[in-house]
Amino acid sequence: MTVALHPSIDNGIKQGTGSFAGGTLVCKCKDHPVKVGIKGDVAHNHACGCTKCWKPEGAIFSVVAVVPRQNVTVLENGDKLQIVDPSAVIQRYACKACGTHMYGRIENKNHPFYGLDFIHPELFQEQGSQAPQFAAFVSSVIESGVKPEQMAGIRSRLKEIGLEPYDCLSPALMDAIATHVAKAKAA
Ligand SMILES: N[C@@H](CCC(=O)N[C@@H](CS)C(=O)NCC(=O)O)C(=O)O
Ligand SMILES: [Zn+2]
Ligand SMILES: [Zn+2]
Repeated sequence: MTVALHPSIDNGIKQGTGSFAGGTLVCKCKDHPVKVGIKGDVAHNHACGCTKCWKPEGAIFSVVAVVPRQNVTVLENGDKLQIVDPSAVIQRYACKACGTHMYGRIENKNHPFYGLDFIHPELFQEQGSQAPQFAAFVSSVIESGVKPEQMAGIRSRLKEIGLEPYDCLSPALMDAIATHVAKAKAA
C-alpha cells in the first residue's frame, strides 16, 4: 500500500496555474465557517512534518505556504478564532469549533520571515494556487508517532511525487534565514 502523506498530494502534485489571483480560505465548520480572504498567489508552498503545523484528519504532513501579511483579511466569523500557542514564534489562529488553523502570524519584527503569514492552501475554495515545492521538517513526523522504520518509505514516496525531503527547511530558505542573521549581526 502507498504511504499516505496528505490528501492533497497523495494522488500526485497538481501544478498551480501560475496566475492565481487569490481566494477564500474556509474552515471545516458546517455552520458559520470562518472565512479568510487571501490576495494573490501563495509562495514557498511545502509539506511540513512538524508537530505544530495543522494537518487534516489522518494526514502525516501539513501543507503550508506563505503570503504577505497585508494580503490576509478575516472576512467572516473571526470571533471563532483563537491563538493556539501564544508563546510560539508563529501565532496560529485556529477555529475554536473545528480546530482548523486559518493563518499563522509572526509578530517578532526581527524574525527572518516577519511580514509573511502561514496558510494552508487546501482550505481555498478556489483551485489553481501554487503547488507544493518540497517537504520540510520530515524527520519531525516521528514526534507525532511515526515509527523510525517508516521513514525510508516516507522519504521515497515524497521523492516519487516530486517533493525533495529536508529535515529542516529547503536550502533556499535556510540560506535566506542565514543571510538575514548575517546582516543583523553586521548592523
Ligand atoms: N521538531 C519540532 C519542529 C518545530 C519547528 O521548528 N517548526 C518550524 C516549522 S513550522 C517552525 O518554524 N516553527 C515555529 C513555530 O512553530 O512557531 C516539532 O516537530 O515540533
Ligand atoms: Zn471551524
Ligand atoms: Zn511546521
